[in-house]
Amino acid sequence: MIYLNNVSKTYPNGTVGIKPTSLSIEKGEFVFITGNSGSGKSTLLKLMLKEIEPTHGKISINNKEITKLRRRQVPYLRRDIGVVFQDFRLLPNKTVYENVAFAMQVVQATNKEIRRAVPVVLGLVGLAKKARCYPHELSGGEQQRTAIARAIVNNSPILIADEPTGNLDPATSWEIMTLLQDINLRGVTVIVATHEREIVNVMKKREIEVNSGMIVKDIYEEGYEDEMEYHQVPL
Ligand SMILES: Nc1ncnc2c1ncn2[C@@H]1O[C@H](COP(=O)(O)OP(=O)(O)OP(=O)(O)O)[C@@H](O)[C@H]1O
Repeated sequence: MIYLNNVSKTYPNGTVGIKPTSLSIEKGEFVFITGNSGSGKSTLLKLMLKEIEPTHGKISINNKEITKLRRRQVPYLRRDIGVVFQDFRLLPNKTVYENVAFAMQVVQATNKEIRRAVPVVLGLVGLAKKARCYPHELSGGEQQRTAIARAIVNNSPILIADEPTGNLDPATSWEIMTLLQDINLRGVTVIVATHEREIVNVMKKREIEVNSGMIVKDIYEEGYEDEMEYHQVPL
């Protein structure tokens, strides 16, 4: 479902974000991306979202080679991938309902489709009673639930979360991770970049650890450790 083939990224100022890396993530997986600050986690996610272009290599998402997509085709990629950020990024002047509805308006859903889908997804994230609230009237966890609702309302097959619990207390972080796990159980491929070592250890999902722009560890649920040679393509 997500394939990186010998992908590297050097930023214009010469900083190496990712060294040549190959990686595959299959449909329905739940994957943690871990690593120290500056190791390259966000670079990896931004490459998958086509926010930045690789210096070398090919990336395909859902059978489309995104490195070949033109800028004006990027909105189609956005339909395949919902995104959640550490700082929620909700629209402050819109209610919970309107924030989620807006994501559907952007992809030209009809009013009927919006009226049907938004309450369902708000129920799924446990926010049915907060639909009329504005973001400033919500707790951090509720704001992140709203952001997750917005990310999944268009039925994207992939959900990418960059430090989704970075601004939340430990109990709320667990609630959010549990929600992401529920969404994964509904068939969505979920990729989460995180620093939360305890959560990663307890949830026992596939973990891809990045260090200095290289994948240094790739451990699957069953404890199977992939061959490092496969991922570290020599320069
Ligand atoms: N726009 C940019 N221009 C130049 N260098 C960058 C840019 N963005 C990131 N980098 C560098 O690329 C490397 C990887 O950064 P990246 O943001 O991917 O790390 P990270 O693992 O997500 O870190 P954090 O956990 O702190 O968010 C770092 O050395 C960083 O300084």
